Amino acid sequence: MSALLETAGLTVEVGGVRVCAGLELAVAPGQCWGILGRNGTGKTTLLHTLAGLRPPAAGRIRLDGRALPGLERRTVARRLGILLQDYVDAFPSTVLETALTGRHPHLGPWEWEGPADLAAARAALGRVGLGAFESRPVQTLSGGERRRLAIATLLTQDPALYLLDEPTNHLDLNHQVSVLEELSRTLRRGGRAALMVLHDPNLAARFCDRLLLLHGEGVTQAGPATDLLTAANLERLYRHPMRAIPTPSGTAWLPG
Ligand SMILES: Nc1ncnc2c1ncn2[C@@H]1O[C@H](COP(=O)(O)OP(=O)(O)OP(=O)(O)O)[C@@H](O)[C@H]1O
Repeated sequence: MSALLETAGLTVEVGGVRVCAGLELAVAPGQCWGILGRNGTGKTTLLHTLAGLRPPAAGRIRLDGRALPGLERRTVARRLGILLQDYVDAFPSTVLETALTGRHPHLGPWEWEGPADLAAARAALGRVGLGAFESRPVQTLSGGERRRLAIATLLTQDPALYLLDEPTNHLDLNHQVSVLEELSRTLRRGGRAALMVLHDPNLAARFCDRLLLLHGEGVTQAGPATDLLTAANLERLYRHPMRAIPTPSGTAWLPG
């Protein structure tokens, strides 16, 4: 199956930090990629580059086989959605109005949201446990509720490619798992893929079938999660000893 997103010879740099060098990545429908690395190795910068929000230092990015820089942003937004690390709400709006903004790439220039858009937004809010919150002003939400609203907005957008910057930020354990399960269910509906920045190798082991490890200074490893999730790789990645604990559902990783 052809890739949704491909990079060829991709080099990304920011403020003197080399994030990756000559990266060759092919993200196929159905795949869930985890991006792991220490603070400051450039995970957010890489995600923004893959979304076309900043230019790479070198190399090419193709979305649906077409060069990303040449595509109209509306076309990109119909196929690619990004969950940013943090949100600042400049204008007062309700939870439902915020979720509905996910439909904007799918509407014509003078078109208003219709019943199908409303239904999509309400369904997405229900999927993240915010079904009863639709009239609430966003400014009154807790950090975890705001995070789930951002994820509901992305589910409402319903892109083919999900770029997720620390989707579990602000979420309690229950919601970390339930939100990642919702995203996995979405990927299983077909034609969709995700790349998500995570700080927990256990969540990566549970939800990602592919990993991209950013070791710093442009050094990366990419491949099947089962191959890359080893104590040696994680210790190199985090510069910290790791303990592998066998459990009935697989290996659990603890800092040593
Ligand atoms: N505009 C900028 N100017 C200079 N340096 C920058 C700029 N933006 C980011 N950086 C630096 O580039 C590096 C990569 O930043 P980035 O936010 O991509 O890292 P990250 O891996 O996502 O980090 P974290 O895990 O802490 O979220 C950091 O050292 C950061 O301080």
